[in-house]
Amino acid sequence: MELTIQQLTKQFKDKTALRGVTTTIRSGGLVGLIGPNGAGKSTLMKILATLERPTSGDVLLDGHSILHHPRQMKKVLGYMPQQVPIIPQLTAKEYLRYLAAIKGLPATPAEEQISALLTRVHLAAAQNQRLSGFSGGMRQRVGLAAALLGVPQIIIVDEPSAGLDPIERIMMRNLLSELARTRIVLLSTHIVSDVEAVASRLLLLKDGQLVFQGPAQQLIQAADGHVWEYVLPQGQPPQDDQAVSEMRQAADGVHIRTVAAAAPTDRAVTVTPTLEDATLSALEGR
Ligand SMILES: Nc1ncnc2c1ncn2[C@@H]1O[C@H](COP(=O)(O)OP(=O)(O)OP(=O)(O)O)[C@@H](O)[C@H]1O
Repeated sequence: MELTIQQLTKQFKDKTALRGVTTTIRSGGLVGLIGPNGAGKSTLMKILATLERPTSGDVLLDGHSILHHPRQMKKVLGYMPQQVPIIPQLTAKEYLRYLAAIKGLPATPAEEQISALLTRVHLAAAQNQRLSGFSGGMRQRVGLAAALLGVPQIIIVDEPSAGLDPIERIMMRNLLSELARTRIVLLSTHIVSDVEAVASRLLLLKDGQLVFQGPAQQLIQAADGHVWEYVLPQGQPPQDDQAVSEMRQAADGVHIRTVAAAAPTDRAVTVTPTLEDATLSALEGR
């Protein structure tokens, strides 16, 4: 399966949310959509999920426009929005049954799937509790189970780890990366460590534009030689124009890690970039 995104642009009144986004996403390997708040991640995902129409451009699913044939996309899609819409008076199990019925899944396999999914997202023990009593992280997990109902071939999840504790983050990561072996899985996040270990490819959005697409390693290599560390003596403020990725207080002063094309001071030494440094470097254009 292949999603071809062609020159997508989205204009909201006075705000341009996407500017000529062009890429291809294939099954086999999780794709991480990263970028700061407001970069356009949710807008891109909503267009792919056929919930929003682009101002211009197109998206082809195996060669056919999803703008002209949205039902073809809906048939194979599992989408988890940033705000999971819940029905508070239903239990987790009733909610998934209701969604399975809307999706047109036959009752018997649906029941089996619902049980298996509730177990996978660690909600088996809470399956008969009303959603009104669910915590934020539990709502996220029920939203993830809902997106996976019907074993969709294309899975689009918008910030699925928001509000999840470390154990549940790992569960979510492992589950999606396992599914991505044979499906299209697109996961958005503004926390790069969420996708670092599992994404085979990253798409980096900045102000609606794709500024990088490729494996994390390639982004890291591009930042090589641009990440510096130095110690700022106590009481001395850092320069304003620096892209600081880390500040750590120590006995000898403040340890500053910064992204810059040239040494910010003659005391600075280059260090090996992390994915976070590399993302900052690409976003800051350094
Ligand atoms: N319905 C809308 N009307 C007007 N502006 C919108 C609308 N939806 C999104 N925007 C604007 O488009 C830009 C991109 O928003 P979007 O939600 O796609 O970003 P994002 O990368 O998902 O951000 P976040 O990480 O904060 O969720 C933002 O400036 C946002 O304010």
